[in-house]
Amino acid sequence: MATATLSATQLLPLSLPKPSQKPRHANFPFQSLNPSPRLFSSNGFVSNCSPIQALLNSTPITTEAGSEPEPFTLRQICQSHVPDHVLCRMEELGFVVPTPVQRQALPTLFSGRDCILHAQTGSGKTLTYLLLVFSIVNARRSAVQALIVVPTRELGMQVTKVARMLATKPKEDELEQKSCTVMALLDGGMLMRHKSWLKAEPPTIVVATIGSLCHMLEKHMIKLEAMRVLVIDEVDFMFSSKQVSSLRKLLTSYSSINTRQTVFASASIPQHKIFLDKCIQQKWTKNDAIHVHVNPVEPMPSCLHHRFVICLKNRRHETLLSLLQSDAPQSAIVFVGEQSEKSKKAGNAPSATLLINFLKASYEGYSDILLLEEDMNFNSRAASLSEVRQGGSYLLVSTDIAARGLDLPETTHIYNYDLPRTAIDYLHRAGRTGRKPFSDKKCSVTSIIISKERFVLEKYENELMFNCEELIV
Ligand SMILES: Nc1ncnc2c1ncn2[C@@H]1O[C@H](COP(=O)(O)OP(=O)(O)OP(=O)(O)O)[C@@H](O)[C@H]1O
Repeated sequence: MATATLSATQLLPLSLPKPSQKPRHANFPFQSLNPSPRLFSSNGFVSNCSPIQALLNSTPITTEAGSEPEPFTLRQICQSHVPDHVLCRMEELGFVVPTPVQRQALPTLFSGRDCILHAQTGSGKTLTYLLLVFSIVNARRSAVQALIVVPTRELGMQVTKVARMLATKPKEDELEQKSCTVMALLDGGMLMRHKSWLKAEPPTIVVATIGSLCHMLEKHMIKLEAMRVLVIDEVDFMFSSKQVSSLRKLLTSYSSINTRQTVFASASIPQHKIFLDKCIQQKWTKNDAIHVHVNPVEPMPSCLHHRFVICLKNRRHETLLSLLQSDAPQSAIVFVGEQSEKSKKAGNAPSATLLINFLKASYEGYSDILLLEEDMNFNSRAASLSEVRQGGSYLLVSTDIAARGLDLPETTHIYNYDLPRTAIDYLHRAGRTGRKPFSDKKCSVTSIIISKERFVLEKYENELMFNCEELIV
């Protein structure tokens, strides 16, 4: 069976360098295994969209004699694939220079290969797969042609927003040709309204949680026969969730690899070689599926400063308060563990609620301290997030519901009020900061632990290859 991976993970020694020992060839796998994309044409760089693009286009590209120039803007990588109005919107939104995952994966994706996109949190995987989607769908065709499956309603709303922003056409262009429509088919959404929409005119792109999607499939309200691209975001999380059987059904029964291109994305894909083999064996992907692994020796962004504080179990509230007072972060997320069933049954208040009450009473750094947790209804969840997105300054207290995929780029500080359960959970929580791809501004991740938990944190340090500094508060 021919499997391929754009990574050198399996060649690495067991004791991998920690980020402080800067890897000598962080991008080596890409350079060696993925030949430079050759998407240039003699008139290929002409754009009339944005001043920044015009400036970049006018910059002469110096290359060694005889060699082809490396594309250095997203437009150059995408222009023979993605419609011009999408590229213009992309540039208006500030996406001009490709991030490493975009530079590395887009040529492979445009070549039609199924792909496992494996790159750090905040590295720009969403734009990567959306550009593929826009390169494939045809707005004139009235059928669902792209499906993006996400684990939570919150992430779904975020992806839908970016897709809609990219799809928007100037009014005068819309008269000539309509834009792609994007439907958010998410848990807690108004499925009745969606049913009428699907009946009247199917959207081009659907962003869905697996529960809502399967409901629509079972009721024969949505048809996937015309689907040409399927993206499963946060794939490792999806495969470890309760909905795995529905996901398998989607990959094999509701659609076929022969008619679609399949993309799996995540910042963490444990045992990725086995996963890739399984994808091929199970016919979730075609035989030549590829694993694009960006910067495998550094699983977390290098701009993160990891710290920990040891305190007594009954002093966590006060310890967090002292940290907030000394850091005075503009925008921060405090992660708390989910309440156990036992504690719920005993009628205890969730620790997130107790913490919020404490902070509201004793910390004056924020006008709004917001809560996000599973047990809140969807409207309150949406209200918390929209407040966070609007305000320049926020303190969000959340369970792991905010740990996957959520993009709040202004967040500079993460606090683990409770230690995450696994190294992967640590990686995703930490990845809610350091989300500005071209900024190396330091952001911090601070874990509040009791002395017994130090060895757990050490285990995460080894697994994820980072160093944690002890703080004395
Ligand atoms: N080419 C680009 N130039 C500038 N900013 C970008 C570019 N691509 C993406 N971004 C920004 O980077 C941030 C992170 O992108 P995105 O949400 O896609 O990360 P991700 O890789 O999906 O992370 P996660 O694994 O945490 O979900 C977003 O705020 C996005 O707008």
